[in-house]
Amino acid sequence: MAVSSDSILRFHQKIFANHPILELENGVSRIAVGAGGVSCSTRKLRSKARIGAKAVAEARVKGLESFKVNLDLGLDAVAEKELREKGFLGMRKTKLVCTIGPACCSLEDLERLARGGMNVARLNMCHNTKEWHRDVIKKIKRLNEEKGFCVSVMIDTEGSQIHVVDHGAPSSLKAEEGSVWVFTAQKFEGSLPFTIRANYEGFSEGIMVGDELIIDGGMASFQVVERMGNDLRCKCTDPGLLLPRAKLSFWRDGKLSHQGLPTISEKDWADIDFGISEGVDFVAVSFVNDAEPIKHLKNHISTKASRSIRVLAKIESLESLRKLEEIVEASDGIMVARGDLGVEVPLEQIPAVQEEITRICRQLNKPVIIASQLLESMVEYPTPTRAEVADVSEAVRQSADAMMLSGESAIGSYGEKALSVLRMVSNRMELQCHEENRQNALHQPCLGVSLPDRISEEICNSAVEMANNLGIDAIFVYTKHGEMASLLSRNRPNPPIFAFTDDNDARMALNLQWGVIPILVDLSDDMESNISKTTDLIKSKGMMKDGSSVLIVSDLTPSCATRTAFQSIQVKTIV
Ligand SMILES: Nc1ncnc2c1ncn2[C@@H]1O[C@H](COP(=O)(O)OP(=O)(O)O)[C@@H](O)[C@H]1O
Ligand SMILES: C=C(OP(=O)(O)O)C(=O)O
Ligand SMILES: [K+]
Ligand SMILES: [Mg+2]
Repeated sequence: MAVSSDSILRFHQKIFANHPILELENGVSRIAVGAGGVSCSTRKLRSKARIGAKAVAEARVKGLESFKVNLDLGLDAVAEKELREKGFLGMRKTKLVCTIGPACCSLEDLERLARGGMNVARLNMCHNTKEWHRDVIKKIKRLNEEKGFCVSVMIDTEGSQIHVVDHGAPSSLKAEEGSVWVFTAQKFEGSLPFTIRANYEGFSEGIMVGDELIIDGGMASFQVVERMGNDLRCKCTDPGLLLPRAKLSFWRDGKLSHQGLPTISEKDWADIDFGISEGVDFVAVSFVNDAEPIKHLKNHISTKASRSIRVLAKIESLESLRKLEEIVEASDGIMVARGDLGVEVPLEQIPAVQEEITRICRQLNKPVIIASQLLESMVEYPTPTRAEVADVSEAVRQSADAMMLSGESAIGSYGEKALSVLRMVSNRMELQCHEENRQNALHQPCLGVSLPDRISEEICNSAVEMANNLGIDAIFVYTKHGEMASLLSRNRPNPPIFAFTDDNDARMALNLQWGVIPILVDLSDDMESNISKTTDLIKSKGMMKDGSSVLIVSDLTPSCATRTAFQSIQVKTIV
């Protein structure tokens, strides 16, 4: 559904009067959309219900005009708009990551996603050319500069995965039970019937007759019936679809047979150096099995890059679950990559695994992204399934730092709408958690070892407890590298955390942290002047009402020796 500026939207949805589950907001208007078509479970019936039901809501949709650039404050345009419209306590806490692909790569598309709340744009280096990725990165930086957005850029490595590069058809192919196919790494002209080309020369190394070949984690299965040099002849044992870039995994006696491929391949190193030179903010590493590649990459970045780039580890293998704590400790954040994780871990275990990873990240104070298939049906359809909404709600309830769209934004027709579903479901569940005051129940174990670190941590823990107990409107924190902001975020406070920093890298990294609104400002050693300057600015923009209460945490360290003296908590009522 294309929503143009100032158009009238008509929602053909059956409303179950008092049970709105989604609120789509566009500009000033609010449209409550009910649980339409609950009784229609199949996709066909759902779309029929959509067409047949009566129009129940109309709204005037406001476009970009209401966005003002507010570069002098260093607060991004989306946060500013949200603050004006919803007040401090209505600001969204869960961050949103969108995978950029052909369906959303024009400047206008990217602007719509930024306006819709995209905090981080993800580029999956598996796909497309460097030129294409460079162009997208440039567009995002341009939007940030010219339109006052604050969207960070993440590249995601391909890793040494084996996938189909050519299966002879433009879209999907059906493999019938008993049909025999040849898997090869040889290049060939045109297309050969029942022949599938894999991307990696050594794909069949160590594979034996009798091994099982699983496509895309279970879309279809084959058994290896013959080796012909490096090619494999395989018989389909479980029929299903072969997508154009389907992933291949080989299994023997219930275990993966392919091991020993490097986590960061030659191509990945080249992509990472490309990311460094293009000034990305995050590198997400695929198929991390232990802390070693993360440490290696962080070393590489610190010697090669002139600025700080955060390294995220993707948890998507059985092995990574065994080494989870060391991986979380070594990295700057985690992605629960449920797509590939579901290939190695039985599907029924994925929800518990997700919850456990999220818990450990919270304990160790690292941001965590829940990724893959959150709103998968929206790749094709304009409304999510009820089950998808439940999955998204659960990620928010677990207070994950961020949620990610993959195909929904990269190739789907409803990317912007999928983003609005994430936004609205987040708002709703966050409000519920807030009302139940659930955050208070989650006391976290102590992290710090040195006395100054323990002091910072205790200050942040106490600050959040105070803010919640006093019903404070907003927390302001003055932070150099973002550490204090993240320690506050770890406590999942009710009010939003405005993190003032003069370090742009810290600002872009904080974009991934729950409840933190990073703001770039010039800071001085004089804390009182920082506080009055920033509160005056926010007030003068009309974003803070008289009587608003702000809890202020400061941690600027002009000299290490006197560090603790500069840490403080103050409560201010704005007059
Ligand atoms: N940069 C891109 N160019 C073309 N297609 C892309 C790009 N990024 C993502 N896609 C498409 O979107 C789908 C979902 O993205 P993602 O989940 O990142 O990849 P994958 O399915 O390969 O793990 C991909 O399968 C691919 O078809
Ligand atoms: C996010 C994931 O990784 P990719 O899309 O790169 O396969 C995943 O496997 O869920
Ligand atoms: K990837
Ligand atoms: Mg993956």
